[in-house]
Amino acid sequence: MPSLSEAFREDPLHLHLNKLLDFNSIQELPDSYAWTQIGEHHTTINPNFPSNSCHGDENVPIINLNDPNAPKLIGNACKTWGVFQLVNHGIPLSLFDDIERTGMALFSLSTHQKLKAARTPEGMSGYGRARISSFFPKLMWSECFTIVESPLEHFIQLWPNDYTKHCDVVVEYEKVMKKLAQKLIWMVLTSIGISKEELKWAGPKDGPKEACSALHLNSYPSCPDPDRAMGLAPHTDSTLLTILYQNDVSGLEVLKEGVGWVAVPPVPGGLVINIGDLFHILSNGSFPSVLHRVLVNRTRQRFSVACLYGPPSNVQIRPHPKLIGPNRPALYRPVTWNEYLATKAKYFNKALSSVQL
Ligand SMILES: O=C(O)CCC(=O)C(=O)O
Ligand SMILES: [Fe+2]
Repeated sequence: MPSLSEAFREDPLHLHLNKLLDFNSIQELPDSYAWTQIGEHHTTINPNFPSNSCHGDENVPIINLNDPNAPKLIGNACKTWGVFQLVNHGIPLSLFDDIERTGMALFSLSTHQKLKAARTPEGMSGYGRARISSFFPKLMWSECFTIVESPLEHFIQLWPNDYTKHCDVVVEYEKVMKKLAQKLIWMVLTSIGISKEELKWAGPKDGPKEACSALHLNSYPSCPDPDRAMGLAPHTDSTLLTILYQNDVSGLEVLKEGVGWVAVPPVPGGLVINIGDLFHILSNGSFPSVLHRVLVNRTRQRFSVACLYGPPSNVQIRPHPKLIGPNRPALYRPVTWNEYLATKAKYFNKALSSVQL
């Protein structure tokens, strides 16, 4: 089976990691990180401008997994928002403390040390900027460490004497998140009448074993000029779904059609669940992948972990036959996760329309 980490082989990306900033030593926003000019005003919803958040009363739904109505509420949230926050999911909070401790330990290493685990241009794993960086003229105020399969090779470089405990945390975190992702996917599919027998690769037998996932550990250092900076530029995830843990610092926003950018404030113990492009394809557009971005602030470092969950990398994802009919033709051609990642690396936010029929 082709491995997920091979998706970028054809499309190497040079992110000039040697120019990575030591964010903590910067007193003034360098021009290469300034997304707007001083005093510039933004009255329209341009996703590339930081300062146009919406402060209306529309909120991303918060859903209690123990609520007997949870499957229905989740189905509705996915249809109307493409995102929701999940509480009472049963995952011990100590696991979030553990992964946050590992992430913070990683990002507080010196730049020199972190670069020992730098992502290669063809690779997916390791330390660097977000891969989407190359599609924007300005740099983002964040650092990202991506883990695909095992973190061992990189963690040995970062912590030669102390890597085991950090590896154990990551392995446990990934295992628990995959299980939750599986459960949520079934809840969403059941809400539109698709049963486990109808989607073999995601079924109880194959799913948990073969499904692929990756982790993004993200750090958004405090920023001397947050109104002109961007933590993470607007994008959709190339996943079935993404489970996001965020520390208690705000910054995440999602774009809601007809409303604008809506903040997703941290909820204690809560997880943010995003619909990704592959679920968008599988649902023939019924569950839209959600555009999201991260803003930064002047005083507090924000930390997040995104678990990017997808199907086995060589399974073709296509609009489900139950969601196709005479009045609703298939909107997308079949793609594997590997293929889609390569497409995204080329076309970025136009990737979904590039696989449209
Ligand atoms: O940090 C966040 O809240 C979002 C991270 C994210 O969108 C990603 O890693 O794809
Ligand atoms: Fe994302």
